[in-house]
Amino acid sequence: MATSANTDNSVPASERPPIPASPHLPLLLCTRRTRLKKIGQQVMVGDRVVVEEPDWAGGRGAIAEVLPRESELDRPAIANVNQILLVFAVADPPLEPYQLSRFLIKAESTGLDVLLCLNKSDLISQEEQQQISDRLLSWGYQPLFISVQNGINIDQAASYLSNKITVIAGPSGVGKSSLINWLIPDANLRVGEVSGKLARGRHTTRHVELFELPCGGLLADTPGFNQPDMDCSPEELVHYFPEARKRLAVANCRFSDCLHRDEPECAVRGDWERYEHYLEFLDAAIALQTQLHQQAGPESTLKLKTKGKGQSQYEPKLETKKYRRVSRKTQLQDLQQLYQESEE
Ligand SMILES: Nc1nc2c(ncn2[C@@H]2O[C@H](COP(=O)(O)OP(=O)(O)OP(=O)(O)O)[C@@H](O)[C@H]2O)c(=O)[nH]1
Ligand SMILES: [Zn+2]
Repeated sequence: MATSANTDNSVPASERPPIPASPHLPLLLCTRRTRLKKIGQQVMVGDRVVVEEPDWAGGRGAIAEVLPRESELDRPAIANVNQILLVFAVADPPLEPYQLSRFLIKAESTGLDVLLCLNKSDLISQEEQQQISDRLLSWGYQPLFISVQNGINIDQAASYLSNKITVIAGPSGVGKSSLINWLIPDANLRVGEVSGKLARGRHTTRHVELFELPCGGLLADTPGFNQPDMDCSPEELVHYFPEARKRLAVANCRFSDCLHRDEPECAVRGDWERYEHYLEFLDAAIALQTQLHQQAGPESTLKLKTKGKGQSQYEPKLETKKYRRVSRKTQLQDLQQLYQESEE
């Protein structure tokens, strides 16, 4: 995690331990200054923070300030992410268009840049790659064909990630772990980890982990992202399809609240491959909305949360009991556990 450290001027320069050369600063186990707690300032994985009086030798520090976030992902809870890297395989497991579409829409709904790597390209011919490429171009994506096993285009994939914070996602078995191991041969370069216990809070994300890339940048492996659910509102869905965005950039629907199904003079409806996917996801989004309206009231377990860029998303309401402020004793136990883990 990027950490900026203030120099402790109360100690003479000669007695201060040297600040290790960047980028591989050692980990510091940090507490949050009381002032931050009072104003309810949370610290997320990926946050850039000011650490006061770092004790490099003892590996301790206190976070005095959280710098403004460029972005904030909910699931996984990571700040300052720049992009989502979707990894799929062209074969074994086979590339399922509907599943890919689902992941793409979930990724688009974050408002971040979306990269698409298609792994196991060693298993199909150049002609087959071209067919897939043409098809995905019509969806608005330019995939990078890679083979972790044969080292094809991995350097190019790595170059996309340098000096950025990237979240990697994709279905099981496509080669995400293989890719991460290739990109980060030294597993000790792991830079940020939050255990399940400490990561409790607003969501069910069990584990958030940031790896430091040798080329600069951080990579988050995110089991939490790997079963995307359609939790956007019906009105927003269309904006997560590049093909539809393209159409809406040059024409308007007759009705401003058009859901692009059977309304007259709709600019979106038409002969594009994923329009069928759009209709299916729209049904799911409408069903969810209806369910929420029926449950509306104090018993509802979901609420619509507005995020940046005019987007919104359903999320579980905080269960007051479960998420009640933890006691000092529990906090101390959690800290001790984190400390043990960071030493392991
Ligand atoms: N043919 C081929 N096989 C690959 C390639 N990359 C990975 N594999 C194989 O694909 C299988 C799954 O790879 P993993 O890296 O475990 O996939 P994953 O996406 O991390 O899977 P989960 O941990 O289930 O999410 C392994 O048997 C790898 O050896 C590749 O480029 N070509
Ligand atoms: Zn329309």
